[in-house]
Amino acid sequence: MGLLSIIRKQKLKEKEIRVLMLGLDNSGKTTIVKSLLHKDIKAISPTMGFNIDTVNYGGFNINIWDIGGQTSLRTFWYNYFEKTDFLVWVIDASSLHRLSENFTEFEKVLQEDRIAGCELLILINKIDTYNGDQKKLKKHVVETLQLDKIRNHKWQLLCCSAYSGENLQDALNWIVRSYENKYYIL
Ligand SMILES: Nc1nc2c(ncn2[C@@H]2O[C@H](COP(=O)(O)OP(=O)(O)OP(=O)(O)O)[C@@H](O)[C@H]2O)c(=O)[nH]1
Ligand SMILES: [Mg+2]
Repeated sequence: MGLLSIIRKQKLKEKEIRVLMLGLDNSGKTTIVKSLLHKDIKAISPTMGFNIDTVNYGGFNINIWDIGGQTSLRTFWYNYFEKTDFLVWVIDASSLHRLSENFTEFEKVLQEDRIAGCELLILINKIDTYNGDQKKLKKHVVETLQLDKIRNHKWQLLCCSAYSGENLQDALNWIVRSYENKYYIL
């Protein structure tokens, strides 16, 4: 068995997936994680540092690193890239005027060498507040974040709501399926 096959086999055996959750302040990162854990989501304050939570899904421990998104905290994001399997980028569907700010920060993060091997999940959260056409919204996000130009990462874009739980399971499912596909040995 070659070295690559051994690493792949080991990764699947460990059943640990590391997810880094980033995005602008107030986008709903912490609320999404707490909602996945069926915890109280009524009184969540802005994250001043970071939280680590583990969600069990599909036989995997998904370790989610949720980092505060306020402007003054964004330089700290760069301390958390090591060993990341997935980057989840959260956008607020009720603050679409901040999409260009999203692009500026997202583009900077994508330039990081340490996330070279990681896959991207972009979540348009708070979709419960959005009354427009979701297809058009997704197209707008793809264009503004220039997702079609991404060549070196596999990516997925989903609308979700931490409040209603809409698409949160699909997000976990995509993560686990992508992880298995990546490390599956024929
Ligand atoms: N309507 C609606 N509001 C949401 C949803 N998710 C989060 N919120 C609200 O958005 C606000 C910000 O949520 P947080 O989870 O603190 O956001 P965050 O991205 O962790 O913010 P930082 O920690 O500052 O980076 C809170 O008032 C939440 O109740 C959602 O799906 N729908
Ligand atoms: Mg937070």
